[in-house]
Amino acid sequence: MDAIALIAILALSALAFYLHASKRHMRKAVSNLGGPYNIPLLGALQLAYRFDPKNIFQIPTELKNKYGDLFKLWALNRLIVISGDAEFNEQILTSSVHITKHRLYGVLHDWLGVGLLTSDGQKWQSRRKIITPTFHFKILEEFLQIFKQQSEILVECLAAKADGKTTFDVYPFVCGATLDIIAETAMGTKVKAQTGGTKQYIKAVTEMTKMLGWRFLRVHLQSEVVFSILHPFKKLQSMKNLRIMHEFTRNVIKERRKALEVTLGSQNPSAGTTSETEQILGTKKRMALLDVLLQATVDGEPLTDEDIREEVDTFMFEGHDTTATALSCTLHLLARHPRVQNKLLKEIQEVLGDDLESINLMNLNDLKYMECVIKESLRLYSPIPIIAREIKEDFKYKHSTIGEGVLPAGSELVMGFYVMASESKCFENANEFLPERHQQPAKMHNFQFTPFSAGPRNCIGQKFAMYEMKVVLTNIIRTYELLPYGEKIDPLLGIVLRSSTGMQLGMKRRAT
Ligand code: HEM
Repeated sequence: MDAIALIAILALSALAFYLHASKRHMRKAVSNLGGPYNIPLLGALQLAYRFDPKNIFQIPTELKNKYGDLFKLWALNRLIVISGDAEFNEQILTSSVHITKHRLYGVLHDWLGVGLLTSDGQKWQSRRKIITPTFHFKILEEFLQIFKQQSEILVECLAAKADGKTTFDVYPFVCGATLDIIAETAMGTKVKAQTGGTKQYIKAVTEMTKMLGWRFLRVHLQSEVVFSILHPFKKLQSMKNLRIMHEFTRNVIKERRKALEVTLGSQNPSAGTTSETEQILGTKKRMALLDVLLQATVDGEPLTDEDIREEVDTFMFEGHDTTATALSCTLHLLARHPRVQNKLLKEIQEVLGDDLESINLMNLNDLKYMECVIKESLRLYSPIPIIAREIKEDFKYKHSTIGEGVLPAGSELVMGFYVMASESKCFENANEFLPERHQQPAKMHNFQFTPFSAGPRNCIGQKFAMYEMKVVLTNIIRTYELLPYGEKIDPLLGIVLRSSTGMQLGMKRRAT
């Protein structure tokens, strides 16, 4: 027995020594970076396990104050570099080599497959090339009609709460609108999230994003196997939701394929669309993202249904959840800042008058103060608070204070957008909601504030989101006065930013 124990100890020690030694070159490469104390072999595991969805906004700030904008920590034999450094981020984000998403994004694979958000290499490049034209400004112009119609429905839905007394969470209302918008614009399909249709799908999406947000920061639950063993009930629930969501998206694709075949098969497509088909297509001539995917080829081969399904799921998720959070936070902040709200209303009246029909891309571009309001809301409540990459090849950087350095292949990089956007050295009174700060030419590094990320893997839907938010805000602000009711936002990290208190406010119809 003693001999077996001794052999086991020796074997474990040898393994530990091997693992430690195998990372020697990495330790040497990042010796120029500070960071918390790493217990031999364990690293700063105690810290990794302190992170939870709530304190994810405080701990990185504490660490940054202690160790600087760029620091390292080890979790077992994993090297994690955390960056809140604009100069460093610029070099990594603009690189076309270091674009591999971190394994954290793996929790999304069962749902989104390996689509634009999660893929890398050749696959990502060819998908990005196919999809980019579907966000061209000419197409966005056509989407304006849908932004208007859906925001009018949202305004009607909010009427029940707008009695000047009720405190409510605006997020579920806005979320219904953004889901309707992405489904109708990008997929050419009406899901009627705001008016009670497709309830099952919406419930499944809501439960799924909540559950994935919970798993995201629990390192051990990122493995499907461990998650299934430790939380079998949640795994079953998640499988049920996946079935509902995938069935829904497969049906969307099937219907759209059918409709497209009819359109393409008819002699005069613009005149020959049947009213049923037209209903599914949304309008006759719009080339929705889904149409493009259905007709795309890679190396002469059409995309498979599964290829298309992963993009449809990616856009249905990424295209509604982020914007819903951004819009709800903006409304919540406006409710608490009547001065800003009044100034915004004045701008809307001056630029657009009373007629919603007059909205076009040009006059939306003229809503300059609104743009500052949205930016300031994104700064305080960044919908995507962190992003992360895996470093596959040595990454050499030059830094004005740190000097030259290397992030060795095999290391992991986390970029904290949330922490950077609240940096008091760059933003005076950083905790205050001051849209005017975005009117001055920025006195800071361009990469200090990147809510949509930047470089080749930036947000493909950035312009879409800005126009969508402008139309929805215009419609709400000119109909309702927002009132400072309820609790303040208490940020939590889902995959997208959430609040434990919801996004509360009150509303009162404006006198006409
Ligand atoms: C306020 C709203 C939005 C914010 C703040 C936002 C933010 C971001 C950020 C930070 C990324 C980079 C993620 C990473 O590197 O891991 C990203 C990527 C992405 N976003 Fe957005 N997003 C918004 C709206 C949208 C919309 C409306 C769509 C679709 C219509 C969209 C589609 C995507 C996609 C597909 C990617 C992956 C792009 C790629 O890797 O090539 N986003 N977004």
